[in-house]
Amino acid sequence: MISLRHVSTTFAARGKEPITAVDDVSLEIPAGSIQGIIGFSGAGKSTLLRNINLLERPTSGEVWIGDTEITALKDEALRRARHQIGMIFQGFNLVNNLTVAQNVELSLKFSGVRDKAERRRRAAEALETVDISEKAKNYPAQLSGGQKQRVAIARALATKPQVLLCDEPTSALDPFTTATVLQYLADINREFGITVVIVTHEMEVIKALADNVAVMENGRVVEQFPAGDLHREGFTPTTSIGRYLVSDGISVNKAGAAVSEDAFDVVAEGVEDYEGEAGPEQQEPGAQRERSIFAAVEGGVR
Ligand SMILES: Nc1ncnc2c1ncn2[C@@H]1O[C@H](COP(=O)(O)OP(=O)(O)OP(=O)(O)O)[C@@H](O)[C@H]1O
Repeated sequence: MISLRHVSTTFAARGKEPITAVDDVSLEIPAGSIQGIIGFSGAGKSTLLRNINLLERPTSGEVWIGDTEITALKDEALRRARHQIGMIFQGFNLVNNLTVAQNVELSLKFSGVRDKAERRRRAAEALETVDISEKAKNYPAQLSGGQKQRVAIARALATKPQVLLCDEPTSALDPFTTATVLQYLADINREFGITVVIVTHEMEVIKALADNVAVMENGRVVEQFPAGDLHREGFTPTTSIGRYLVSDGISVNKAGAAVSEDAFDVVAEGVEDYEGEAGPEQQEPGAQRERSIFAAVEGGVR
């Protein structure tokens, strides 16, 4: 069980009001389940996900994994606990000058596996899980996006985590490759009992994979429902954002007649709220990426 208790995360912004990216979120994620987190850009999804492994330490509130309060741990205890949490990203975050096998071995090295032969064996096993062993000696630049994401999954799995955090894992992939990657995530969840938390803006991804859904808006979880409801005829989310996300999504009226008011209002609100705010990439691209790679290979935060 992952338990988020009154988690808030505020970012200081120079010369501007601080941004509350996550606002008093409480969420219970059953062990072994797949939790989807969905919402518009800027809703706070990534920040909430990064709160779970303290890649972004919450300003307040508690994060529990099983019986351990992660937010109360420090130093070595925190590093050990964080090795139980794997993470994959939209941009894969592989280390470009290492081979596929070395990328996976590196995360094992950071997690404390001292014996080189054991690192090799476990890396090979993890690559086998996602059927990418034949690329072990290749470099990331020689792989397709789907293959890179499979390597990233292998890297996350190699340390045998209890939890796998997925930040928009398929947003950079075409629909066919997306289906393949989602199938691997479903298999991993079933075979190893790993709890999967997946952030996305695509309801299709949630529909295909998740057990439960949390909808975020303005840093808050505004509604939750079992993902199975999405397959029920006549199911209607309670919030306008939820309804928009389960609707057919974007509709562009090329004839110039009225666009769906509801959809327009929700989008307009979103634009108004987030316009002008620099996203993390815009603020410190190098540092942000470096921290993500570090989190992926090391499972730790400096
Ligand atoms: N490191 C940071 N410093 C300052 N502000 C940040 C930082 N990270 C996120 N934010 C701000 O917090 C808010 C939530 O961002 P977050 O990335 O969590 O949203 P999101 O729902 O994941 O969006 P997206 O789908 O675009 O990734 C945004 O307003 C964003 O600009």
